[in-house]
Amino acid sequence: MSMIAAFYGGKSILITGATGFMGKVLMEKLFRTSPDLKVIYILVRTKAGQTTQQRVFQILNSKLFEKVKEVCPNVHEKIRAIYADLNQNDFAISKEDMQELLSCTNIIFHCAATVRFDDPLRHAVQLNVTATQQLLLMASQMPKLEAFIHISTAFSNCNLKHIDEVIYPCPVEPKKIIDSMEWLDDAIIDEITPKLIGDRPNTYTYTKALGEMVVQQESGNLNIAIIRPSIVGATWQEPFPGWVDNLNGPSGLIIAAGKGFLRSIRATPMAVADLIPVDTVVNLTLAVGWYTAVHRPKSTLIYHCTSGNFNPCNWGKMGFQVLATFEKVPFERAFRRPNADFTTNTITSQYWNAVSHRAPAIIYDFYLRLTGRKPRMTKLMNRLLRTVSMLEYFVNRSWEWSTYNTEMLMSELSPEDQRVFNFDVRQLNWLEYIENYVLGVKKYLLKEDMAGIPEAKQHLRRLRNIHYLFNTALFLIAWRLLIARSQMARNVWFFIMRFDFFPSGSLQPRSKV
Ligand SMILES: CCCCCCCCCCCCCCCCCCCC(=O)SCCNC(=O)CCNC(=O)[C@H](O)C(C)(C)COP(=O)(O)OP(=O)(O)OC[C@H]1O[C@@H](n2cnc3c(N)ncnc32)[C@H](O)[C@@H]1OP(=O)(O)O
Ligand SMILES: NC(=O)C1=CN([C@@H]2O[C@H](COP(=O)(O)OP(=O)(O)OC[C@H]3O[C@@H](n4cnc5c(N)ncnc54)[C@H](OP(=O)(O)O)[C@@H]3O)[C@@H](O)[C@H]2O)C=CC1
Repeated sequence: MSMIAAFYGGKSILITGATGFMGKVLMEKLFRTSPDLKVIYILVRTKAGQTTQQRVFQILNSKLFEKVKEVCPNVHEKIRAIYADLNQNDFAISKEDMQELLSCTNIIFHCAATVRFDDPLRHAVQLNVTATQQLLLMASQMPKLEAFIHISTAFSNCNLKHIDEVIYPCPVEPKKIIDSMEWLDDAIIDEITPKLIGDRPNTYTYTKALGEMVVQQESGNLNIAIIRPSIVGATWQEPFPGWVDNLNGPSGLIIAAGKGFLRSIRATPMAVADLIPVDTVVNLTLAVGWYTAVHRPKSTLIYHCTSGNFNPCNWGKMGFQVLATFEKVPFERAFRRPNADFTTNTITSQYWNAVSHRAPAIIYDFYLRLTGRKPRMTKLMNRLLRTVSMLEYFVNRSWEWSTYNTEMLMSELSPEDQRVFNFDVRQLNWLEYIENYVLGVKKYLLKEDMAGIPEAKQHLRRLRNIHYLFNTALFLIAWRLLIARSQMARNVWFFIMRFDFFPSGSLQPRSKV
């Protein structure tokens, strides 16, 4: 019997960010391995015209939860969606709901965050710092609370090269930042943002670092642990391989590459691609929840959930395998044939952006205009290249994360728990994982049918022929122009022609074409 699964039996668990990528996988695993848990409270806001109940209904009826329904048929009764907006005071939770949460909660998993790189500082602080502070205040009023697990990111200190499992202070205290957000106007905040974030690349990593400081400062008597995952990717094994439901991290780029929009990127092939499957993160999170509640470590432990030092993969290998998978299972209706050129040179990268990205978009828009349709490719390409430029920071550097606490925890688990809550990425086969990831993107994100593969392959063959035709025509035009202007080119041309088409000595080059 798994000790961790047994631990969650009968417990009331509060999850923030349960509608997000990681939150859904966390809920799924909890219900599947501990179907006798008492209740999972989730803080959910309304979104896109859907009520909280409708959102929960949609999640529970998704493919991700198919196995759960077999082991826990009354899952609908065990999930309690509480309306909450983490941007509001007291999260806009009703008095009755708040009372229930305060008196019943045993474990908190705080996953909610804004993960956008370009969020204005005010918004990122509100969600990643202030909301964490408020949740800790709530937690301090929960008499039955056994553990508070905060999800951060391995990149919260990405300004450092070697990162230990400790909290590094930011120059300006989080409390001062929170206070200043209340009285500074947006224009001033925008102006001081680059100075505040310093050598971090975006407001996301900066506010996640501030969030960790808040956790440390406000921990009081709480049993707290922090998890720092690196780049979270599709599921490795559970509940099935390749599940993914958003564009963050590599997923969006895999689509852009598979559809032939993105064919080259400024990336360092040998840099470590520190990807970590979402089910691995969830397994570690649940193990940490158990360990923190049962063993009550004296200080706040930080766990790095990374792959680089256990089983490194690099971007070059990843790009190669992604491309190889497109050969077997191409995406439908590609704009161009997929390609994955990695260059570390900024000028080369700009050249390819012009030639391989912007020019085809302009030509396609011209074609759309000619055929009476609205041009859209240039706009789409500009957005894509903006996205890529924001991700470039992470694909041109390698980091070293120490993993003492994660390894210590692994050794504390029984063989059964090591199996059920496996977070040992040394067992991960990257080639297989990446192939399943690409397949998952095709099935669960693009919702493409496997039956369409022959047609997709046929489409790629057509694109290849168009590509050859286009290049030949371009070459001939360029050559014709050159011959008209240069005697040397003419001599070379006739020299070749003489060898290729005429018996030796039968034709003399003409002096004019
Ligand atoms: C030659 C290519 C070979 C490719 C094969 C190999 C793959 C290599 C992959 C390399 C990936 C590197 C990833 C590094 C990530 C580091 C993560 C750090 C870890 C964390 O803790 S952060 C959590 C992850 N967070 C993110 O990833 C958020 C990133 N996204 C954003 O911040 C915003 O979406 C962004 C990029 C600022 C864009 O914002 P905006 O322009 O306002 O618009 P939208 O968000 O509405 O999206 C616009 C448009 O772009 C599409 N989109 C969104 N995100 C991505 C993405 N990650 N990749 C590609 N495309 C994306 C979105 O669908 C929209 O498309 P439309 O068609 O609707 O216009
Ligand atoms: N994805 C990754 O690559 C990595 C993620 N992480 C961390 O993991 C955690 C989970 O990330 P992930 O699941 O990928 O992120 P998602 O963006 O998928 O999910 C974010 C969650 O936060 C919720 N949320 C955001 N704003 C509010 C709000 N105002 N009120 C209530 N809920 C809100 C979202 O709700 P809604 O559905 O309503 O928008 C959603 O449930 C985050 O802390 C992130 O920093 C760390 C490393 C890498």
